[in-house]
Amino acid sequence: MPSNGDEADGSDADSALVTARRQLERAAAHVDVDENVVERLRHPTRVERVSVPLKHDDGSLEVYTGYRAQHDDVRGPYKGGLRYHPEVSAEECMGLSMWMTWKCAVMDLPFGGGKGGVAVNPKELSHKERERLTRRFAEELRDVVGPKQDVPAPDMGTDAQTMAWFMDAYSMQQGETTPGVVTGKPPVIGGSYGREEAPGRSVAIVTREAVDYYDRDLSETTVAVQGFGSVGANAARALDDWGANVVAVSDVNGAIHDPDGLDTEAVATHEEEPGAVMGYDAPETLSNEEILELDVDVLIPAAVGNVVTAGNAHQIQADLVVEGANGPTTFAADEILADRDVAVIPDILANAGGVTVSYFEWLQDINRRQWTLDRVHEELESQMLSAWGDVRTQYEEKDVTWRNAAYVVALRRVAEAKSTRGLWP
Ligand SMILES: NC(=O)C1=CN([C@@H]2O[C@H](COP(=O)(O)OP(=O)(O)OC[C@H]3O[C@@H](n4cnc5c(N)ncnc54)[C@H](OP(=O)(O)O)[C@@H]3O)[C@@H](O)[C@H]2O)C=CC1
Ligand SMILES: O=C(O)CCC(=O)C(=O)O
Repeated sequence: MPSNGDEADGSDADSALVTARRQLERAAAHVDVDENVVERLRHPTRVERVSVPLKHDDGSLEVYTGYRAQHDDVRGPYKGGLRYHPEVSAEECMGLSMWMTWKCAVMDLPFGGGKGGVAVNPKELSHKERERLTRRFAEELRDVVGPKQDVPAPDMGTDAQTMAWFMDAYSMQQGETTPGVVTGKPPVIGGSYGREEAPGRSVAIVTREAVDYYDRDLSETTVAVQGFGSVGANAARALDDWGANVVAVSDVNGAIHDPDGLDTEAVATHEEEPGAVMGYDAPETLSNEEILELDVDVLIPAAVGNVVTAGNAHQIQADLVVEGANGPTTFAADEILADRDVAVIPDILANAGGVTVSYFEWLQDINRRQWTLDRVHEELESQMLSAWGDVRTQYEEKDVTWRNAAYVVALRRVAEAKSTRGLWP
Protein backbone atom coordinates (compact mmCIF):
# COMPACT_ATOMS: atom_id res chain seq x y z
CA MET A 1 0.00 0.00 0.00
CA PRO A 2 1.33 3.43 -0.77
CA SER A 3 1.97 5.68 2.16
CA ASN A 4 -0.76 8.25 2.71
CA GLY A 5 1.68 10.76 4.10
CA ASP A 6 0.07 11.00 7.52
CA GLU A 7 3.24 9.85 9.23
CA ALA A 8 5.18 12.92 8.15
CA ASP A 9 7.34 14.33 10.91
CA GLY A 10 6.66 17.97 10.05
CA SER A 11 10.28 18.58 9.03
CA ASP A 12 10.89 21.38 6.58
CA ALA A 13 11.35 19.38 3.34
CA ASP A 14 8.04 17.48 3.52
CA SER A 15 6.83 15.25 0.72
CA ALA A 16 4.74 16.83 -2.04
CA LEU A 17 1.68 15.14 -0.53
CA VAL A 18 2.19 16.57 2.93
CA THR A 19 2.84 20.06 1.54
CA ALA A 20 -0.17 19.84 -0.79
CA ARG A 21 -2.42 18.81 2.11
CA ARG A 22 -1.17 21.59 4.36
CA GLN A 23 -1.66 24.14 1.59
CA LEU A 24 -5.21 22.86 1.04
CA GLU A 25 -6.08 23.09 4.73
CA ARG A 26 -4.60 26.59 5.02
CA ALA A 27 -6.46 27.85 1.93
CA ALA A 28 -9.77 26.20 2.92
CA ALA A 29 -10.01 28.66 5.82
CA HIS A 30 -10.49 31.43 3.24
CA VAL A 31 -13.31 29.75 1.29
CA ASP A 32 -16.83 28.82 2.26
CA VAL A 33 -16.53 25.13 1.39
CA ASP A 34 -17.97 22.10 3.13
CA GLU A 35 -15.41 20.44 5.39
CA ASN A 36 -16.38 17.03 3.95
CA VAL A 37 -15.33 18.24 0.52
CA VAL A 38 -11.99 19.35 1.92
CA GLU A 39 -11.52 15.99 3.65
CA ARG A 40 -12.33 14.17 0.39
CA LEU A 41 -9.85 16.33 -1.49
CA ARG A 42 -7.03 15.41 0.89
CA HIS A 43 -7.07 11.94 -0.73
CA PRO A 44 -6.57 10.81 -4.32
CA THR A 45 -9.26 8.73 -5.98
CA ARG A 46 -6.75 6.07 -6.98
CA VAL A 47 -3.03 5.29 -7.11
CA GLU A 48 -2.02 2.66 -9.64
CA ARG A 49 1.33 0.99 -8.84
CA VAL A 50 2.90 -1.15 -11.55
CA SER A 51 6.08 -3.14 -12.09
CA VAL A 52 7.92 -2.16 -15.27
CA PRO A 53 10.43 -4.81 -16.32
CA LEU A 54 13.19 -3.57 -18.62
CA LYS A 55 15.64 -5.70 -20.56
CA HIS A 56 18.84 -3.64 -20.69
CA ASP A 57 20.99 -3.49 -23.83
CA ASP A 58 23.45 -5.91 -22.19
CA GLY A 59 20.67 -8.51 -21.73
CA SER A 60 20.23 -8.03 -17.95
CA LEU A 61 16.74 -7.46 -16.54
CA GLU A 62 15.73 -4.80 -14.04
CA VAL A 63 12.23 -4.26 -12.68
CA TYR A 64 11.36 -0.62 -12.06
CA THR A 65 8.30 0.68 -10.21
CA GLY A 66 5.86 3.01 -11.93
CA TYR A 67 2.86 4.94 -10.60
CA ARG A 68 -0.15 6.88 -11.76
CA ALA A 69 -1.97 8.89 -9.11
CA GLN A 70 -5.46 10.15 -9.99
CA HIS A 71 -6.57 12.80 -7.56
CA ASP A 72 -9.96 14.13 -8.68
CA ASP A 73 -11.97 14.09 -11.93
CA VAL A 74 -15.11 16.03 -11.04
CA ARG A 75 -14.30 18.66 -13.71
CA GLY A 76 -13.08 16.25 -16.41
CA PRO A 77 -10.52 13.52 -17.18
CA TYR A 78 -7.42 13.29 -14.98
CA LYS A 79 -4.56 15.27 -16.51
CA GLY A 80 -0.89 15.58 -15.66
CA GLY A 81 2.65 14.60 -16.49
CA LEU A 82 4.79 11.48 -16.25
CA ARG A 83 8.12 11.92 -14.52
CA TYR A 84 11.23 9.75 -14.89
CA HIS A 85 13.38 10.42 -11.84
CA PRO A 86 15.01 8.19 -9.18
CA GLU A 87 12.93 9.81 -6.41
CA VAL A 88 9.50 9.17 -7.96
CA SER A 89 7.24 7.56 -5.33
CA ALA A 90 3.54 6.96 -4.72
CA GLU A 91 3.47 9.79 -2.21
CA GLU A 92 5.18 12.24 -4.56
CA CYS A 93 2.74 11.38 -7.37
CA MET A 94 -0.23 11.81 -5.01
CA GLY A 95 0.90 15.30 -4.00
CA LEU A 96 1.71 16.31 -7.57
CA SER A 97 -1.69 15.01 -8.75
CA MET A 98 -3.43 17.22 -6.16
CA TRP A 99 -1.55 20.22 -7.49
CA MET A 100 -2.73 19.29 -11.00
CA THR A 101 -6.37 19.39 -9.84
CA TRP A 102 -5.87 22.96 -8.60
CA LYS A 103 -3.81 23.96 -11.66
CA CYS A 104 -6.53 22.82 -14.09
CA ALA A 105 -9.21 24.51 -11.98
CA VAL A 106 -7.28 27.82 -11.71
CA MET A 107 -7.00 27.79 -15.51
CA ASP A 108 -10.68 26.77 -15.80
CA LEU A 109 -9.77 23.75 -17.94
CA PRO A 110 -12.20 20.79 -18.14
CA PHE A 111 -9.74 18.42 -16.48
CA GLY A 112 -8.97 16.96 -13.07
CA GLY A 113 -5.58 16.13 -11.61
CA GLY A 114 -3.25 13.21 -12.25
CA LYS A 115 0.49 12.57 -12.11
CA GLY A 116 2.72 9.56 -12.51
CA GLY A 117 6.15 8.34 -13.31
CA VAL A 118 8.80 5.70 -12.97
CA ALA A 119 11.49 5.60 -10.28
CA VAL A 120 14.44 5.51 -12.67
CA ASN A 121 17.35 7.72 -13.68
CA PRO A 122 16.73 8.27 -17.41
CA LYS A 123 20.27 9.59 -17.86
CA GLU A 124 21.54 6.05 -17.15
CA LEU A 125 19.41 4.51 -19.94
CA SER A 126 20.17 4.37 -23.65
CA HIS A 127 17.64 5.72 -26.18
CA LYS A 128 16.45 2.16 -26.92
CA GLU A 129 16.16 1.34 -23.21
CA ARG A 130 14.04 4.46 -22.62
CA GLU A 131 11.82 3.39 -25.49
CA ARG A 132 11.34 -0.17 -24.14
CA LEU A 133 10.68 1.18 -20.63
CA THR A 134 8.07 3.64 -21.92
CA ARG A 135 6.28 1.09 -24.08
CA ARG A 136 6.05 -1.33 -21.16
CA PHE A 137 4.89 1.40 -18.80
CA ALA A 138 2.14 2.32 -21.29
CA GLU A 139 1.07 -1.32 -21.48
CA GLU A 140 0.88 -1.57 -17.69
CA LEU A 141 -1.24 1.60 -17.44
CA ARG A 142 -3.59 0.62 -20.31
CA ASP A 143 -6.66 0.20 -18.06
CA VAL A 144 -6.37 3.52 -16.26
CA VAL A 145 -5.44 5.94 -19.07
CA GLY A 146 -7.34 7.05 -22.18
CA PRO A 147 -8.47 10.26 -23.92
CA LYS A 148 -11.66 10.46 -21.82
CA GLN A 149 -10.21 8.95 -18.67
CA ASP A 150 -6.68 10.11 -17.90
CA VAL A 151 -4.32 11.93 -20.26
CA PRO A 152 -0.59 11.94 -19.37
CA ALA A 153 1.98 14.46 -20.65
CA PRO A 154 5.72 15.19 -20.25
CA ASP A 155 7.31 16.20 -16.96
CA MET A 156 10.85 16.02 -15.59
CA GLY A 157 12.94 13.42 -17.41
CA THR A 158 10.35 12.79 -20.15
CA ASP A 159 9.77 14.61 -23.43
CA ALA A 160 7.87 14.65 -26.71
CA GLN A 161 9.60 11.45 -27.88
CA THR A 162 8.52 9.67 -24.69
CA MET A 163 4.92 10.70 -25.39
CA ALA A 164 5.22 9.44 -28.99
CA TRP A 165 6.28 5.96 -27.77
CA PHE A 166 3.54 5.96 -25.13
CA MET A 167 0.90 6.92 -27.69
CA ASP A 168 2.13 4.27 -30.13
CA ALA A 169 2.11 1.48 -27.51
CA TYR A 170 -1.39 2.47 -26.33
CA SER A 171 -2.68 2.74 -29.92
CA MET A 172 -1.40 -0.74 -30.76
CA GLN A 173 -3.28 -2.17 -27.79
CA GLN A 174 -6.48 -0.33 -28.78
CA GLY A 175 -6.20 -1.36 -32.42
CA GLU A 176 -6.58 2.26 -33.53
CA THR A 177 -4.42 5.36 -33.59
CA THR A 178 -5.36 7.29 -30.45
CA PRO A 179 -3.47 10.60 -30.37
CA GLY A 180 -5.63 11.98 -27.53
CA VAL A 181 -4.27 9.51 -24.98
CA VAL A 182 -1.29 11.78 -24.24
CA THR A 183 -0.34 15.39 -24.91
CA GLY A 184 3.08 16.91 -25.47
CA LYS A 185 3.63 14.72 -28.55
CA PRO A 186 5.64 15.85 -31.57
CA PRO A 187 3.36 17.89 -33.92
CA VAL A 188 3.77 15.34 -36.74
CA ILE A 189 1.65 12.81 -34.80
CA GLY A 190 -0.94 15.18 -33.37
CA GLY A 191 1.12 17.23 -30.96
CA SER A 192 0.52 20.95 -30.62
CA TYR A 193 2.93 23.60 -31.74
CA GLY A 194 4.09 25.54 -28.72
CA ARG A 195 3.48 22.82 -26.08
CA GLU A 196 7.18 22.37 -25.35
CA GLU A 197 7.75 26.08 -24.59
CA ALA A 198 4.36 26.59 -22.93
CA PRO A 199 5.12 26.13 -19.20
CA GLY A 200 8.17 28.38 -19.49
CA ARG A 201 6.19 30.87 -21.55
CA SER A 202 3.45 31.03 -18.93
CA VAL A 203 6.08 31.58 -16.23
CA ALA A 204 7.34 34.50 -18.32
CA ILE A 205 3.83 35.90 -18.89
CA VAL A 206 3.00 35.75 -15.19
CA THR A 207 6.39 37.29 -14.29
CA ARG A 208 5.72 40.14 -16.73
CA GLU A 209 2.25 40.73 -15.24
CA ALA A 210 3.53 40.58 -11.65
CA VAL A 211 6.39 42.99 -12.40
CA ASP A 212 3.84 45.37 -13.91
CA TYR A 213 1.49 44.88 -10.92
CA TYR A 214 4.25 46.07 -8.60
CA ASP A 215 4.86 49.10 -10.86
CA ARG A 216 8.22 47.95 -12.12
CA ASP A 217 9.65 48.06 -15.61
CA LEU A 218 10.58 44.67 -17.09
CA SER A 219 13.57 46.19 -18.87
CA GLU A 220 14.99 47.21 -15.48
CA THR A 221 14.30 43.85 -13.85
CA THR A 222 17.03 41.34 -13.04
CA VAL A 223 16.12 37.65 -13.05
CA ALA A 224 17.77 34.43 -11.81
CA VAL A 225 16.47 31.05 -13.02
CA GLN A 226 17.32 27.75 -11.33
CA GLY A 227 17.04 24.84 -13.80
CA PHE A 228 17.63 25.21 -17.53
CA GLY A 229 15.29 22.51 -18.82
CA SER A 230 11.93 22.64 -20.53
CA VAL A 231 10.49 25.14 -18.03
CA GLY A 232 13.54 27.15 -16.93
CA ALA A 233 15.17 27.65 -20.33
CA ASN A 234 11.94 28.68 -22.04
CA ALA A 235 11.07 31.09 -19.22
CA ALA A 236 14.57 32.61 -19.27
CA ARG A 237 14.61 32.96 -23.05
CA ALA A 238 11.12 34.52 -23.25
CA LEU A 239 11.95 37.03 -20.49
CA ASP A 240 15.29 37.82 -22.13
CA ASP A 241 13.44 38.34 -25.42
CA TRP A 242 10.91 40.67 -23.75
CA GLY A 243 13.69 42.86 -22.35
CA ALA A 244 14.33 41.54 -18.82
CA ASN A 245 17.92 41.17 -17.66
CA VAL A 246 18.47 37.43 -17.04
CA VAL A 247 21.69 37.49 -15.03
CA ALA A 248 21.95 33.88 -13.78
CA VAL A 249 20.79 30.39 -14.77
CA SER A 250 21.74 26.92 -13.53
CA ASP A 251 21.49 23.21 -14.21
CA VAL A 252 22.24 20.26 -11.96
CA ASN A 253 26.00 21.06 -12.01
CA GLY A 254 25.76 24.69 -10.87
CA ALA A 255 25.02 28.25 -11.99
CA ILE A 256 26.51 30.88 -14.27
CA HIS A 257 26.24 34.58 -13.44
CA ASP A 258 26.81 37.73 -15.48
CA PRO A 259 25.57 40.98 -13.87
CA ASP A 260 25.41 42.50 -17.38
CA GLY A 261 23.00 39.79 -18.54
CA LEU A 262 23.45 36.38 -20.17
CA ASP A 263 22.80 35.58 -23.81
CA THR A 264 20.23 32.91 -22.93
CA GLU A 265 19.97 31.65 -26.53
CA ALA A 266 23.67 30.78 -26.40
CA VAL A 267 23.38 28.69 -23.19
CA ALA A 268 22.74 24.99 -23.94
CA THR A 269 19.44 23.72 -22.52
CA HIS A 270 18.85 20.36 -20.83
CA GLU A 271 17.33 19.10 -24.08
CA GLU A 272 20.21 20.36 -26.25
CA GLU A 273 22.89 19.00 -23.91
CA PRO A 274 22.05 18.00 -20.31
CA GLY A 275 24.45 19.41 -17.72
CA ALA A 276 26.11 21.83 -20.18
CA VAL A 277 25.18 25.19 -18.62
CA MET A 278 28.57 25.48 -16.92
CA GLY A 279 30.20 25.27 -20.36
CA TYR A 280 29.03 28.86 -21.11
CA ASP A 281 31.78 31.43 -20.75
CA ALA A 282 30.42 33.58 -17.87
CA PRO A 283 32.33 35.95 -15.55
CA GLU A 284 31.26 34.00 -12.47
CA THR A 285 30.03 30.55 -11.48
CA LEU A 286 27.86 29.86 -8.44
CA SER A 287 26.40 26.84 -6.69
CA ASN A 288 22.72 25.91 -6.93
CA GLU A 289 22.31 27.18 -3.37
CA GLU A 290 23.97 30.52 -4.16
CA ILE A 291 21.80 31.28 -7.19
CA LEU A 292 18.72 31.22 -4.93
CA GLU A 293 20.21 33.91 -2.70
CA LEU A 294 21.47 36.18 -5.47
CA ASP A 295 20.61 39.90 -5.28
CA VAL A 296 18.04 39.99 -8.09
CA ASP A 297 14.51 41.32 -8.47
CA VAL A 298 12.93 38.05 -9.57
CA LEU A 299 13.84 34.49 -8.62
CA ILE A 300 12.44 31.63 -10.71
CA PRO A 301 13.08 28.19 -9.20
CA ALA A 302 12.39 25.90 -12.20
CA ALA A 303 14.23 22.66 -11.43
CA VAL A 304 13.07 20.47 -8.54
CA GLY A 305 10.89 20.67 -5.43
CA ASN A 306 11.80 21.83 -1.90
CA VAL A 307 14.68 24.15 -2.82
CA VAL A 308 13.42 27.25 -0.99
CA THR A 309 13.36 26.09 2.61
CA ALA A 310 13.26 27.45 6.15
CA GLY A 311 17.06 27.23 5.94
CA ASN A 312 17.42 29.81 3.15
CA ALA A 313 14.10 31.72 3.02
CA HIS A 314 15.55 34.52 5.16
CA GLN A 315 18.45 34.89 2.71
CA ILE A 316 16.33 35.16 -0.46
CA GLN A 317 17.00 38.68 -1.77
CA ALA A 318 14.48 38.73 -4.63
CA ASP A 319 11.20 40.33 -3.65
CA LEU A 320 9.28 38.37 -6.29
CA VAL A 321 9.51 34.57 -6.55
CA VAL A 322 7.76 32.95 -9.52
CA GLU A 323 7.50 29.16 -9.16
CA GLY A 324 8.48 27.43 -12.40
CA ALA A 325 8.96 24.01 -10.78
CA ASN A 326 6.18 22.21 -8.96
CA GLY A 327 6.51 22.65 -5.21
CA PRO A 328 9.86 24.48 -5.04
CA THR A 329 8.89 26.26 -1.79
CA THR A 330 8.42 24.33 1.46
CA PHE A 331 5.43 25.11 3.64
CA ALA A 332 7.63 26.72 6.30
CA ALA A 333 9.54 28.79 3.72
CA ASP A 334 6.23 30.00 2.30
CA GLU A 335 5.26 31.43 5.69
CA ILE A 336 8.69 33.06 6.15
CA LEU A 337 8.52 34.68 2.71
CA ALA A 338 4.99 35.92 3.42
CA ASP A 339 6.17 37.46 6.71
CA ARG A 340 9.01 39.14 4.80
CA ASP A 341 6.56 40.49 2.17
CA VAL A 342 8.21 38.53 -0.60
CA ALA A 343 5.52 37.85 -3.21
CA VAL A 344 5.41 34.20 -4.31
CA ILE A 345 3.44 33.52 -7.48
CA PRO A 346 2.50 29.85 -7.09
CA ASP A 347 3.27 26.96 -9.41
CA ILE A 348 -0.42 26.16 -9.91
CA LEU A 349 -0.75 29.45 -11.78
CA ALA A 350 2.76 30.26 -13.03
CA ASN A 351 3.68 27.04 -14.85
CA ALA A 352 0.09 26.23 -15.91
CA GLY A 353 0.84 27.12 -19.54
CA GLY A 354 1.97 23.51 -20.03
CA VAL A 355 -1.34 21.93 -19.17
CA THR A 356 -3.20 24.74 -20.93
CA VAL A 357 -1.50 24.02 -24.25
CA SER A 358 -2.01 20.32 -23.49
CA TYR A 359 -5.72 21.12 -23.40
CA PHE A 360 -5.37 22.88 -26.76
CA GLU A 361 -3.59 19.76 -28.07
CA TRP A 362 -6.35 17.48 -26.77
CA LEU A 363 -8.94 19.67 -28.56
CA GLN A 364 -6.88 19.55 -31.76
CA ASP A 365 -6.66 15.75 -31.52
CA ILE A 366 -10.41 15.32 -30.98
CA ASN A 367 -11.16 17.59 -33.92
CA ARG A 368 -8.31 16.28 -36.08
CA ARG A 369 -7.18 19.88 -36.66
CA GLN A 370 -3.84 21.57 -36.13
CA TRP A 371 -3.59 25.12 -34.82
CA THR A 372 -0.80 27.48 -35.93
CA LEU A 373 1.87 28.52 -33.42
CA ASP A 374 0.50 32.08 -33.54
CA ARG A 375 -2.95 30.85 -32.55
CA VAL A 376 -1.51 28.79 -29.68
CA HIS A 377 0.41 31.81 -28.42
CA GLU A 378 -2.65 34.05 -28.67
CA GLU A 379 -4.95 31.61 -26.88
CA LEU A 380 -2.35 30.90 -24.19
CA GLU A 381 -1.83 34.62 -23.60
CA SER A 382 -5.56 35.17 -23.25
CA GLN A 383 -6.10 32.16 -20.94
CA MET A 384 -3.15 33.16 -18.73
CA LEU A 385 -4.36 36.76 -18.45
CA SER A 386 -7.83 35.59 -17.53
CA ALA A 387 -6.48 33.26 -14.80
CA TRP A 388 -4.09 35.97 -13.59
CA GLY A 389 -7.07 38.35 -13.34
CA ASP A 390 -9.15 35.82 -11.36
CA VAL A 391 -6.31 35.21 -8.90
CA ARG A 392 -5.48 38.92 -8.60
CA THR A 393 -9.12 39.66 -7.71
CA GLN A 394 -8.99 37.17 -4.79
CA TYR A 395 -5.55 38.45 -3.76
CA GLU A 396 -6.95 41.95 -3.45
CA GLU A 397 -10.40 41.10 -2.07
CA LYS A 398 -9.27 38.62 0.54
CA ASP A 399 -5.90 40.16 1.37
CA VAL A 400 -4.18 36.76 1.28
CA THR A 401 -0.98 35.49 -0.33
CA TRP A 402 -0.90 34.83 -4.07
CA ARG A 403 -0.87 31.09 -3.32
CA ASN A 404 -3.96 31.27 -1.12
CA ALA A 405 -5.66 33.44 -3.73
CA ALA A 406 -5.01 30.82 -6.43
CA TYR A 407 -6.27 28.07 -4.13
CA VAL A 408 -9.45 30.05 -3.40
CA VAL A 409 -10.19 30.26 -7.14
CA ALA A 410 -9.47 26.55 -7.68
CA LEU A 411 -11.17 25.19 -4.59
CA ARG A 412 -14.37 27.13 -5.26
CA ARG A 413 -14.56 25.75 -8.79
CA VAL A 414 -13.93 22.15 -7.71
CA ALA A 415 -16.34 22.37 -4.75
CA GLU A 416 -19.02 23.95 -6.91
CA ALA A 417 -18.67 21.21 -9.52
CA LYS A 418 -19.06 18.58 -6.80
CA SER A 419 -22.15 20.15 -5.28
CA THR A 420 -23.74 20.85 -8.69
CA ARG A 421 -23.25 17.21 -9.65
CA GLY A 422 -24.84 16.26 -6.33
CA LEU A 423 -21.72 14.57 -5.05
CA TRP A 424 -21.62 16.54 -1.80
CA PRO A 425 -23.99 18.68 0.24
N1 LIG B 1 7.76 19.84 -18.56
C1 LIG B 1 6.57 20.32 -18.26
O1 LIG B 1 5.65 20.32 -19.09
C2 LIG B 1 6.31 20.90 -16.91
C3 LIG B 1 7.20 20.78 -15.88
N2 LIG B 1 6.92 21.35 -14.67
C4 LIG B 1 7.83 21.24 -13.54
O2 LIG B 1 9.00 22.03 -13.79
C5 LIG B 1 10.15 21.42 -13.14
C6 LIG B 1 11.23 21.18 -14.17
O3 LIG B 1 10.68 20.35 -15.18
P1 LIG B 1 11.28 20.29 -16.66
O4 LIG B 1 11.79 21.65 -17.04
O5 LIG B 1 10.28 19.61 -17.49
O6 LIG B 1 12.50 19.31 -16.44
P2 LIG B 1 13.76 19.07 -17.38
O7 LIG B 1 14.17 17.68 -17.08
O8 LIG B 1 13.52 19.51 -18.77
O9 LIG B 1 14.86 20.09 -16.77
C7 LIG B 1 15.20 20.12 -15.42
C8 LIG B 1 16.34 21.11 -15.25
O10 LIG B 1 16.68 21.19 -13.86
C9 LIG B 1 18.06 20.83 -13.68
N3 LIG B 1 18.18 20.12 -12.41
C10 LIG B 1 17.87 18.83 -12.14
N4 LIG B 1 18.11 18.57 -10.84
C11 LIG B 1 18.55 19.72 -10.30
C12 LIG B 1 18.96 20.11 -9.01
N5 LIG B 1 18.96 19.24 -7.99
N6 LIG B 1 19.37 21.39 -8.80
C13 LIG B 1 19.38 22.27 -9.82
N7 LIG B 1 19.01 21.97 -11.08
C14 LIG B 1 18.60 20.71 -11.30
C15 LIG B 1 18.40 19.98 -14.88
O11 LIG B 1 19.80 19.98 -15.09
P3 LIG B 1 20.51 18.96 -16.16
O12 LIG B 1 20.23 19.53 -17.49
O13 LIG B 1 21.94 19.07 -15.77
O14 LIG B 1 19.90 17.63 -15.92
C16 LIG B 1 17.62 20.71 -15.97
O15 LIG B 1 18.31 21.89 -16.37
C17 LIG B 1 9.60 20.17 -12.45
O16 LIG B 1 9.22 20.51 -11.13
C18 LIG B 1 8.34 19.85 -13.25
O17 LIG B 1 7.39 19.11 -12.51
C19 LIG B 1 5.81 22.11 -14.48
C20 LIG B 1 4.90 22.29 -15.49
C21 LIG B 1 5.03 21.62 -16.77
O1 LIG C 1 0.52 19.07 -19.74
C1 LIG C 1 0.03 18.40 -18.85
O2 LIG C 1 -0.93 17.66 -18.97
C2 LIG C 1 0.60 18.44 -17.44
C3 LIG C 1 1.91 19.11 -17.25
C4 LIG C 1 2.34 18.89 -15.84
O3 LIG C 1 2.60 17.78 -15.44
C5 LIG C 1 2.39 20.01 -14.92
O4 LIG C 1 1.87 21.08 -15.21
O5 LIG C 1 2.95 19.83 -13.82
